[in-house]
Amino acid sequence: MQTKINVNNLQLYYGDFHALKNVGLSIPEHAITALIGPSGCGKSTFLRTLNRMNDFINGIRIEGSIEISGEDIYSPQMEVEALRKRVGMVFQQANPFPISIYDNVAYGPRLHKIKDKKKLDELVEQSLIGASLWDEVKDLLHKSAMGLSGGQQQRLCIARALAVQPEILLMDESTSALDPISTLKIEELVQELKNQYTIVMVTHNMHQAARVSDQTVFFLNGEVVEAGATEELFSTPVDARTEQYITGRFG
Ligand SMILES: Nc1ncnc2c1ncn2[C@@H]1O[C@H](COP(=O)(O)OP(=O)(O)OP(=O)(O)O)[C@@H](O)[C@H]1O
Repeated sequence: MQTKINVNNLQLYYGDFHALKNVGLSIPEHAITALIGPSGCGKSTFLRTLNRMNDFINGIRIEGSIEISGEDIYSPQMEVEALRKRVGMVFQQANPFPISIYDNVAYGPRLHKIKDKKKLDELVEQSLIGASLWDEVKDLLHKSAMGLSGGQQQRLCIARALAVQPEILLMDESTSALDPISTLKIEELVQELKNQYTIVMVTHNMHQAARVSDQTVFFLNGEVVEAGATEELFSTPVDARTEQYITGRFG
């Protein structure tokens, strides 16, 4: 598998607090990488470094490098807006805008100056198909997104992310607020999406990581303890702390 994201000696400080320590990782293209670890170990912080969402936080300091397709995303030349278009994000709570389903999906493309109605229609349809939501909403496109169920709203957020045609999709516990059936739907969807996108997901649920991902990264106290093929990490972990965590002995 080709490497999409290369992280080298990454350090992140919130003021004096050293939240990510010497993180080195290689994230493969067209695969699902799951980030696991106990609460507070730095999973979300790390995820947010990949599209520079942490830039908004006061007192933050980042050292080391992150390359996406060989480009250093923290270099002064990097255009952060363009980066966020390439690296989409879906959050824990579905957060549709209180506007129509169509306008939610068209929001990103319009922001990027796509105005042509035919092009927008196409993007909306393709994104909703991509997010496995089209069949359920094709007759409701101009109804409010707030009328959808929680699982549908989360798939709408995925469609919204896909509409700007990203290369990478970051998912921060995107199923943790959903019922088991909606969760399964999103897990199946993510398996399909990896053919086109590189996916990095934070999950609290080890079973989900084992079911869905190709590569798993185990974080503890801001460090990567172990990273490797999911099957191997769960069947023959190398580090005793990984074994303790995946067998439920802490965290
Ligand atoms: N904006 C912030 N300012 C200061 N400290 C922060 C900030 N955000 C996170 N932290 C701290 O950094 C550490 C890592 O937090 P982070 O949210 O990345 O962990 P996590 O593994 O994603 O946890 P969880 O699974 O509970 O979401 C924690 O100690 C947290 O308190």
